[in-house]
Amino acid sequence: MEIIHLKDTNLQYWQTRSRENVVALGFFDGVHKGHQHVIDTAKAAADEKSVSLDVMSFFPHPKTVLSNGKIVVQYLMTLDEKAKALEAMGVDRFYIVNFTKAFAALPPEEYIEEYLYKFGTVHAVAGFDFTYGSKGAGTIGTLYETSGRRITATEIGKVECHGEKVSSTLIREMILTGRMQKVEELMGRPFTTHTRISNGYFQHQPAFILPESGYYDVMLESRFHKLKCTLYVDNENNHIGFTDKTLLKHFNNRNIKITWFNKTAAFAYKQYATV
Ligand SMILES: Cc1cc2nc3c(=O)[nH]c(=O)nc-3n(C[C@H](O)[C@H](O)[C@H](O)COP(=O)(O)O)c2cc1C
Ligand SMILES: Nc1ncnc2c1ncn2[C@@H]1O[C@H](COP(=O)(O)OP(=O)(O)OP(=O)(O)O)[C@@H](O)[C@H]1O
Repeated sequence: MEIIHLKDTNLQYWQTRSRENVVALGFFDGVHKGHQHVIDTAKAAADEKSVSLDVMSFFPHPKTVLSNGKIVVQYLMTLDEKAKALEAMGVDRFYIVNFTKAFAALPPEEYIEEYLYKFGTVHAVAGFDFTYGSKGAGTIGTLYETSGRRITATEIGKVECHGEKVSSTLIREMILTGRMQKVEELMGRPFTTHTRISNGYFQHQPAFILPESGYYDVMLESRFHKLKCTLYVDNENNHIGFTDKTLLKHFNNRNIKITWFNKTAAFAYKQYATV
C-alpha cells in the first residue's frame, strides 16, 4: 500500500499519477466496525470494477482545525497503525489530506473535481453522516449529481451496537471510562497502544488516548518478549507503570505494544505516589 500525504503544493503532481479507483471517504480513527463496513463495501466495488481501492482521509482532525485547536481530539491510533489496518483490508493507496480551514471551506463541487475526479475516482463510498465542503453541504447521497454524474456513490447505513451508532467518539468515551470489553466489541478487536519504555518509564504521547485511571490486564509485546501482566494507569498524569517492577527488565528501552483487556480495579494513587 502506498501512503500519500496531500497538500496544496503536491496536488497536481498526484493528480497526474492517479489511476481509476473506488474510494472510501472519512477520518477513520480506530478503524472500527462502522469503518470496516465502509471499507469492505468499497473493496467489493473495486474488485468488481477491477480498479484500485483507495482511502482518502485527513489530518489533523477536522474538529481540532475548525475549533482553532480548542477541541483536542485524543487519537485512538497513530497514522502508522491506521495505515497497517487499512493495508490488511486490501487498500492500495492511502491518501492523507492536510486538513486546513481552506480545504474544509471548498465548495462541494470543487472538492469533488480536485480531489476525486482528477484523482481517477469512478465510485465513492462513505457513511450516511459523512459531509464535505463548506457548511458540510455535500453528502454521499448528493455526490453523483454534484459530480455531474461522473462518479457513482454508495451510502452506508448506520452500523449500530446495542442501538447506538458505532463511532470513534463513542469508543473514546468507553476508553475513558475503562470499559475495554465494550471497546473491543465496537472495534472488532482489542484496543492497543504503541509506546516506548525509556530508562524505566513508559513514554506515552498525550496526543493518543489512555484508558481511565486504574489497573488493567494487558498483553505486552516487544520484539523479543510477549507476556500477560498488570499495568496501572494514572490518566491525569499521563502515566503508565508496572505493578510488578521485576518485569521492567524485559521491556526497558524497547518499543512496545500494549493490548488492553479488563480493568480490574480503581487506581490507588497514594500507593504509587512515592515510587
Ligand atoms: C473532504 C472533506 C471532509 C470533511 N470531513 C469533516 C469531518 O470529518 N468532520 C467535520 O467536522 N468536518 C469535516 N469537513 C468540514 C465540513 O464539511 C465543513 O466545512 C465544516 O463543518 C465547517 O462548516 P462551515 O463552512 O459552516 O464553517 C470536511 C470537509 C471536506 C471538504
Ligand atoms: N456507525 C457507522 N455506520 C456507518 N458508517 C459509518 C459509521 N461510523 C463511521 N461511518 C463512516 O465511516 C467514514 C469515516 O467515519 P469518521 O471517522 O468520519 O466517523 P466516526 O467514526 O463517526 O467519527 P466521529 O465520532 O469522530 O464522528 C465516514 O464515511 C462515516 O460516515
